[in-house]
Amino acid sequence: MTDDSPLLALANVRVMADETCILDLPALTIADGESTAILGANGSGKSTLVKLIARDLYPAYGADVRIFGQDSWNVFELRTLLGIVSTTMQLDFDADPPLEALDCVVSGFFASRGLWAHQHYTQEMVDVSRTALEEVGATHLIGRSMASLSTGEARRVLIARALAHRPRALLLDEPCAGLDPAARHHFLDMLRGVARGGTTLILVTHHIEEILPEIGRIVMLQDGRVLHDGAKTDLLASDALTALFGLPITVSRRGDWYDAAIVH
Ligand SMILES: Nc1ncnc2c1ncn2[C@@H]1O[C@H](COP(=O)(O)OP(=O)(O)OP(=O)(O)O)[C@@H](O)[C@H]1O
Repeated sequence: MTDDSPLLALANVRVMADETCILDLPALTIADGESTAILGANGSGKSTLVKLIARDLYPAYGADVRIFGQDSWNVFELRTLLGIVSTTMQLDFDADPPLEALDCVVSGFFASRGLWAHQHYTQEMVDVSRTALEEVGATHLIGRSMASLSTGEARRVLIARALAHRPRALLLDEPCAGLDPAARHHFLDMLRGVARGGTTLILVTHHIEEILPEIGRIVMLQDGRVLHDGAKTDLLASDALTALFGLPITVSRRGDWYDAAIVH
């Protein structure tokens, strides 16, 4: 691995499901430090891309998938390079047996869902986990079970779990799903702090208004393919969004934030 390796480099990626190609990416590269939003309608292939990167599914033969220059890594190596947080993952932490919030973060050091008798955690792991919870404004949740937390609170804990390993980048799949407007506002503010702290963000979403000012690049997915890839200032515009979502969309800008509305 060299320091100038891209965060993500995909080549000849094809993901098949029931003999249909659901993701077809001949080439996609995201540089280190290049915070990017992956934007697409329902069914465009966003979650498939996240699963591919998380190694929850594999591409057809001949593909090359590299994270910071490495094409083969295990979960322990991966989490120091790229922290991944998705809604599907959050559901695992709500399930039985109950899991306390700080234990949830510490258990990330073992890549397990909770702490077990054979896992010997250190005071340093606990301290690092507390610091990560502090960074996302979630120390007050220590002592609570994950299942008792609201969607936004649980998501903060999972981001702390990913950040505890000081990953160079975070991949967030629909991080604001299920959050009310105030929770979303606070959550996006927290993410801005993470980005400003030097962590590159890859934000997977279908909401234009969640695209943080720190994100400069947009990759638009449609039917499993890249429709457009370019600068935010060029692509968060009526033409590109109308083509992406298949109905007339107008875009307005408030400072460094964007909003989209359907033209009735
Ligand atoms: N195991 C599977 N078998 C058949 N089709 C699948 C399978 N997994 C995904 N697909 C299809 O692949 C396409 C892309 O799905 P994906 O979940 O990646 O979309 P998405 O962009 O994340 O959508 P959403 O915004 O609704 O979460 C969809 O048409 C979906 O039905």
